[in-house]
Amino acid sequence: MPNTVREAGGGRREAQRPRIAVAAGVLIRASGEVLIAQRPEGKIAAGQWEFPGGKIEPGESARDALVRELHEELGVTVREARPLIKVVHEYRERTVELDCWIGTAWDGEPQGREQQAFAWVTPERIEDYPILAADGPILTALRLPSHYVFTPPHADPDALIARLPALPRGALLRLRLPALGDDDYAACVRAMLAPARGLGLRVIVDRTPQMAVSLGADGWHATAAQLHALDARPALPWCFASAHGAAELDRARALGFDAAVLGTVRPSATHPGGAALGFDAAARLTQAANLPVYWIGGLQLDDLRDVQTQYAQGMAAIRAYWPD
Ligand SMILES: Nc1nc2c([nH]c(=O)n2[C@@H]2O[C@H](COP(=O)(O)OP(=O)(O)OP(=O)(O)O)[C@@H](O)[C@H]2O)c(=O)[nH]1
Ligand SMILES: [Mg+2]
Repeated sequence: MPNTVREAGGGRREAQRPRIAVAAGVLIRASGEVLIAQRPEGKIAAGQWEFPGGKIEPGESARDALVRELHEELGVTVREARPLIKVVHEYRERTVELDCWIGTAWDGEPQGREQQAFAWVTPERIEDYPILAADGPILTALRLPSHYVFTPPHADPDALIARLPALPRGALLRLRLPALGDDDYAACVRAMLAPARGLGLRVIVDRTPQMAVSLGADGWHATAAQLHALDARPALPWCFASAHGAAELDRARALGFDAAVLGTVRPSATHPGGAALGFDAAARLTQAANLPVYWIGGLQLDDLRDVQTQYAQGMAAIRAYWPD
């Protein structure tokens, strides 16, 4: 069915746009390449690239729609999949709600059953293909790891360097170290960059974006207060922000931050007895955020699977990554 609406007087009110619920699947190979497909002639946005999938039928779950669509479009049967991210995007003619999953195991070799072209590409190279405008947060999610490691507040920098090999490969590493003066903090960042990068870790700096830029860090982490005070996203490869609720998640997205860290999900040793969001509220906020969201607060490594089932990007923590 064509997704067009009749328009009165040139403007298109949001209420007039049809909302389309879509399940999209990112099949990922062990090598890290993902499958993208070109939309065939005759469909809306023909010629553009996308993750295979299609409209969720009334009464159908997103996962069932995903399995059905990938079978119809590619001839594969998805066996293992987990939620990745939900994205709402307003095109001129329609509002699309993408329920995006990542598929890690499937039966059959993908074939273009609708005569569509497809390609296996690394997430870093997807922009070589004109991909649908709604998919930006999906690409960010695919380029980010599941683990965001925060340093303990009073850690000794040399001791931290010695323990880097025990961290999950590819993790983000936020250097907090609030007890250090700026010069000592900068020295610690400089000492950390090469060993961390050698292990595939990305070094994320606190304090100011200027400091992160001048130290050549991989990114900057904003506190919620800094987030409110900013008027533009700093020019760094990665920008993250702490968020406690919907207003801060909205702000992070509006500024073009890559991801937010939402908490406190459970009471933790850092915030004992503090008001915790709980999993249900954290899940609601995450699924409406339109950007990748890490959860923080009282989480252990074996919570990761449950956290990701709620569409979180992954977890952030101190103690879970630096056991005594
Ligand atoms: N599958 C898929 N759809 C996407 C992505 N991003 C995005 O904006 N969309 C939009 O979501 C909608 C998906 O609808 P579709 O045309 O694929 O639906 P379908 O497979 O059921 O097709 P049909 O209704 O022609 O049989 C389109 O409006 C498309 O532009 C994406 O990455 N994958
Ligand atoms: Mg489709």
